[in-house]
Amino acid sequence: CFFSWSKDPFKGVSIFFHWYTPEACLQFKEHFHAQVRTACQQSTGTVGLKISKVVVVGDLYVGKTSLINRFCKDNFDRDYKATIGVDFEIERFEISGIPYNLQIWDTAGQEKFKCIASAYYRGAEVIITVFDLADIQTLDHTKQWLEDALRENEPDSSFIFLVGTKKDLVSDAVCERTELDAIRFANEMQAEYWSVSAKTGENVKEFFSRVAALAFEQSMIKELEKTAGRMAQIGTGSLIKRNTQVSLSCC
Ligand SMILES: Nc1nc2c(ncn2[C@@H]2O[C@H](COP(=O)(O)OP(=O)(O)OP(=O)(O)O)[C@@H](O)[C@H]2O)c(=O)[nH]1
Ligand SMILES: [Mg+2]
Repeated sequence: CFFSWSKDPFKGVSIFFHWYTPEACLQFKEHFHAQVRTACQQSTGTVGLKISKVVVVGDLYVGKTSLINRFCKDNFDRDYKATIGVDFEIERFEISGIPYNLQIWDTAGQEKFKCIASAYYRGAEVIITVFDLADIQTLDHTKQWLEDALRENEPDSSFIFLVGTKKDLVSDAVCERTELDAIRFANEMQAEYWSVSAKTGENVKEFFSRVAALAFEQSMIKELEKTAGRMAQIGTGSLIKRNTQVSLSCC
């Protein structure tokens, strides 16, 4: 296990993973929704496996596969091997005793594979649009990638992230300048923005922890909405215990 969510011993609630920048952030809250925390505590061991689909899109060579490999396998390959069509990885988590998987779909950026890859966009709870911080043209193309992915999904059904990769290749000054443009794009795309490096690993775990937290919470809320009876019971605030940790660990 490589990370866990810390708890606030005074309030007895878990701390939500933080955003990268407040200028392009999907949610500012510090904690899981109270109903989700309570549901986690009550249903430990009784809830089935939850899976969220994550789709990663963007131009060829921007570093989609490298980003996923850094997170899922903790490795980095300097040599470029183009993704053919699609590939996927499953990353397992356990959140307060509830098994939770991210199914991460890595798509090809090459034009000739686009129609194969786009067949896998459907049902994405999370869409990650990737560009290369050292190649500003790739940022211009992110809106088109997002549009293509959204076309295959229900409106407002996916969290959207905009990720600038290869942070190690640019100076801090260039990174800051590019981030200004990227944040503007992110706001227009209703996306949360992150800068990362698959080579050094900078911000990669933090980014995927954030993705997992938001996707897990959304999937729990959807389930709670479906089961109105259970919802009524969960709605009673007295069921929230003090000092109970909601932890996320990756196995
Ligand atoms: N320096 C540096 N190089 C990177 C980083 N991420 C990826 N690369 C390199 O960029 C090249 C392309 O990376 P990939 O991850 O294969 O790119 P991709 O977006 O999956 O490309 P397609 O599969 O063709 O769509 C490879 O040579 C990687 O080693 C990074 O964070 N820093
Ligand atoms: Mg690839």
